[in-house]
Amino acid sequence: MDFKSRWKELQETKKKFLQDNLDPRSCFYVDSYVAESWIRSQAMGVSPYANSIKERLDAAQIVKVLADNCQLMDITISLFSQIKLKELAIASQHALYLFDKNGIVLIHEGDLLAISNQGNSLRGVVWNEKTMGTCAHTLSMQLKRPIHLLGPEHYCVAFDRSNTSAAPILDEDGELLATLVLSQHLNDRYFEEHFIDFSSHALGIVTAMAAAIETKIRLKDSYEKLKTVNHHLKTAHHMLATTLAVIDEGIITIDAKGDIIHLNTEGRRILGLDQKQTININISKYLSKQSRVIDLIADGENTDIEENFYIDGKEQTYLVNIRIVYSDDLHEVDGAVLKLQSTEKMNAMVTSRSGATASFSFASLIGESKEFKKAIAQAQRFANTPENILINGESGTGKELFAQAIHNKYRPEGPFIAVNCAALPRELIESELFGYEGGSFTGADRSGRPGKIELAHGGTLFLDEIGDMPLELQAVLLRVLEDKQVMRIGGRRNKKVDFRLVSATNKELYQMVQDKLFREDLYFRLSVLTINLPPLRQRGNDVEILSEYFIEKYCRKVGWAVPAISPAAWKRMRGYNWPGNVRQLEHAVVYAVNAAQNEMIEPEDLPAMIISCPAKITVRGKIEEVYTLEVIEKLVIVNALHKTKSNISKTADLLGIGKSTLYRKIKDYDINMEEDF
Ligand SMILES: Nc1ncnc2c1ncn2[C@@H]1O[C@H](COP(=O)(O)OP(=O)(O)OP(=O)(O)O)[C@@H](O)[C@H]1O
Repeated sequence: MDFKSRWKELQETKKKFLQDNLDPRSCFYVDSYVAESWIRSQAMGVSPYANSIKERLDAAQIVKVLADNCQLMDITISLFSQIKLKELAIASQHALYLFDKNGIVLIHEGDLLAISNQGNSLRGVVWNEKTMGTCAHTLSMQLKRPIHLLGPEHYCVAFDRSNTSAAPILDEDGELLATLVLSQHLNDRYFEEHFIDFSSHALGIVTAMAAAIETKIRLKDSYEKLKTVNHHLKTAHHMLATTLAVIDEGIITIDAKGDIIHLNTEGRRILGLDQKQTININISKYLSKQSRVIDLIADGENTDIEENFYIDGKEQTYLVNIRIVYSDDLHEVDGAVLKLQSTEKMNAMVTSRSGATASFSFASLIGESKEFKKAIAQAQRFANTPENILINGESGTGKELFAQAIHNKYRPEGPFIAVNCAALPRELIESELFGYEGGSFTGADRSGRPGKIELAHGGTLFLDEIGDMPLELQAVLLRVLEDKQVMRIGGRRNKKVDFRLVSATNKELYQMVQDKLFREDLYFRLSVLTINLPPLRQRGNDVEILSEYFIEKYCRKVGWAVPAISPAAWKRMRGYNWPGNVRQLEHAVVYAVNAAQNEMIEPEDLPAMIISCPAKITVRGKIEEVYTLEVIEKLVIVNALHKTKSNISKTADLLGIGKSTLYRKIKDYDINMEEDF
């Protein structure tokens, strides 16, 4: 059947459908999807004789729809202009439409004479099956495929002389975005004289255009996604670089051969590279020939080791955390990330965290007596030199305080490391002082441990009760002092150390030398500068000055009013010989403040030891007949031990001496705990 005959058949059928209720589905010429759309249009009450569309979005809705579809419209317009489609369409009496997914007119070029909108632009008009019945684009929207409608196939008779081709524009997931329409309205002259079927061309053009628009939208979407990914990547990279820059540990990334790939700011500083210098260096340049770093990386195991780095001729030790980077299939080592932490910095941090800091300065040492002032002046002079200092003095005279004051005058920035040689069992002094290498003895940390000598690097090492250092260790200490190097137990490498040694003793060290209990060479090394701290009983009025100072300090701490000391109590205190010196005095006044509980400290508020000395001492242990000072001291200790049922802490508190001093005295006086009590 020719084109014109088909047109006539269709027109006839639609007339019968509209006027005689003929079921169009039974008609051979009408496609079923067109017939069903006619029936729907009729059921929705669409007038088949309408020639304008009343439904239109308001201004705000139009703005929104245009904004939602701006990318689609931009692409469509630019494609139209590229192939001059607009001009072609108008020249061949076609109109071009772009509808959004709901049938809202977004773009129209050329007039479709069949309908008017009272001279207004059609943009924003709602043109769907509900408003205008069956149209090519309404079917194309429903079926998501290109559709061509020949004149009478449109529901409204106004389109009976229109040929319309529509193609959907779908997104990646096949969802409808828009419909593109090319429509030709044939006027009478054309219709009668030049009735040619352009439909297949128009449908081809509109389908190709829709496909081109789809491709462009997808490309643009992919580009936007790529841009976002790129932006995220850039942001992540920037954030990572900033994070690495603020880390105050060196982070160095190397490949499997050891070539440096990346360094953070601290890493550059450690290796002496300026911030802009390009890195084309192998890490081995900074390591010794014996270094195990590259081998360990090749082994592919994460490890932590201590390693010496040689930078500009200087040796620096770092704790290196090696973290292996594997290839994607995990079969090969691609490289490693090294984290470098300065051992000096770590040691300083550990000591400051462990509370081993020197808080006393010369200004905070209390005392006005001539003897005490002489000791202070001497210590201040000595402090200014790097020489070893030996402090002699009875227990509790302030030897450690002097050591702290010396440290704070000479090397306040460095660590202050104190070791009490009497408080540690013999076997432990060695590892405590010299440290040990990983795995050097059972129970040792895997990564080893620095000794107190190493930790004192850059500061002061205070060896209290040096007289109690075992002879064999005295030899090792002497070597460290001579060579200024230390080797850990089980280690193979010497480490340079620079510290000032302050040692202290309450023993007659020189006598010990003569008794072959202390090495003479070490003694001479330690005692280049010796300070003798006077015992409290030789410090005259300092008993009063210190008492007032300690009472005030204690009352301030607990928030009590400061009590006075009665003349009778003063008399007792001055008469007492203070074997535990300043420490004992401090404990005694704290006891008295608590016992007095009012404004005046009376003799009975003082610890029994002070008021009953020496006449009231109860003798319980084995004692000699002659009352020498030592005997009295032994008596006091035995008595106190008895009182506390041999509780060492309580006894030490009661006597106002340190636990280590108490142990020493028990040993010195040969007090047999089991026999005596
Ligand atoms: N001149 C002083 N000024 C202020 N307080 C002091 C003074 N001398 C000693 N003390 C106090 O006495 C206590 C003991 O001092 P320190 O530990 O320095 O004595 P020591 O001689 O090292 O004792 P030991 O030999 O028993 O270790 C300190 O805690 C401090 O409170």
